[in-house]
Amino acid sequence: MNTGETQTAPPAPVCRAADGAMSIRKAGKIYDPEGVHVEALKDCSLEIGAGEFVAIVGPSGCGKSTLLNTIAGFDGLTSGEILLDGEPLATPEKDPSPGPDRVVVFQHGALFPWKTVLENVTYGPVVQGVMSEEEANKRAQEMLSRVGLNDIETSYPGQLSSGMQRRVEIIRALINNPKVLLLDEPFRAMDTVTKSASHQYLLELYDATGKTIFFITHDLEEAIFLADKVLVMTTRPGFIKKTLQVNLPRPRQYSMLASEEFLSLKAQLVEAVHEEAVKAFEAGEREMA
Ligand SMILES: Nc1ncnc2c1ncn2[C@@H]1O[C@H](COP(=O)(O)OP(=O)(O)OP(=O)(O)O)[C@@H](O)[C@H]1O
Repeated sequence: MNTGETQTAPPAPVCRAADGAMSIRKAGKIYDPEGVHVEALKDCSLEIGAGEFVAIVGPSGCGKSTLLNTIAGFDGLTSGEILLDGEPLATPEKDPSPGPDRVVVFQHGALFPWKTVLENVTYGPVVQGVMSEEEANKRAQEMLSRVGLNDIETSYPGQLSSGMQRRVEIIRALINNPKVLLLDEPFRAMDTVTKSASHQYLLELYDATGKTIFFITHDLEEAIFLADKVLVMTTRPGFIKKTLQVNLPRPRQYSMLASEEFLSLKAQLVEAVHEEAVKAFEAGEREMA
């Protein structure tokens, strides 16, 4: 029956990738450059479901990037293991090896400055022989237009704002169809407006691809707004101290920032991170004394 009222379309279901599940079991990492023993991770365990968006927070120096680097294959573990879809990805016996199934976007841009946006995005799949240049161009154009970047294909990175550059990098990562997207504080240095636009584009891409996302941040509101699960790491040596499940529906809306659920999660997160920050500060004071 047509009541004459405006009907709101139900939110689009979020597809989740069928792969990209990770098990991190008692992961340990000791850096020992020239005999300086730094225990960055100790017995760090967590489970990430296929297609889950996980944010990780914790005091500076607690081991967040170390964990990301071991997942990415940039560095090895000294104990424990990391499995990707049940297959060993990192163990103390295994040489670290990056792969196209895990792609990383950092805070500081890593686009080739001498290549256009289109050339940057298509470089990976073309060089790896995964797509022809024509296929890669078509796919890149579709993906760029999804994040409002359809008219900058021939621009160079230096001509783009930081927000646009980060969007291009995320598209460049996703065109490789990875199992896991690893993001190390990608929006850290951005102003509030650019940051909120970047959240919107990332969420749109997540809702469209359902890729597993591992997202490091210091911004607690950002963590809750984006993720399905927020993990709090202890001060070094880092392990997971607390897991907060975020049950806000998707697609996420900015109005949710004022919801009871959001505010309650934020209060819990602030308390957990504050405790660890105080410990990190005190440990620093002891080291200085
Ligand atoms: N290559 C390295 N050699 C020696 N120590 C290292 C190395 N990389 C990191 N560390 C140390 O390991 C600890 C964890 O560093 P990591 O960068 O993982 O922390 P983080 O939580 O990502 O910090 P931040 O939030 O400040 O980026 C720190 O004490 C750091 O100084």
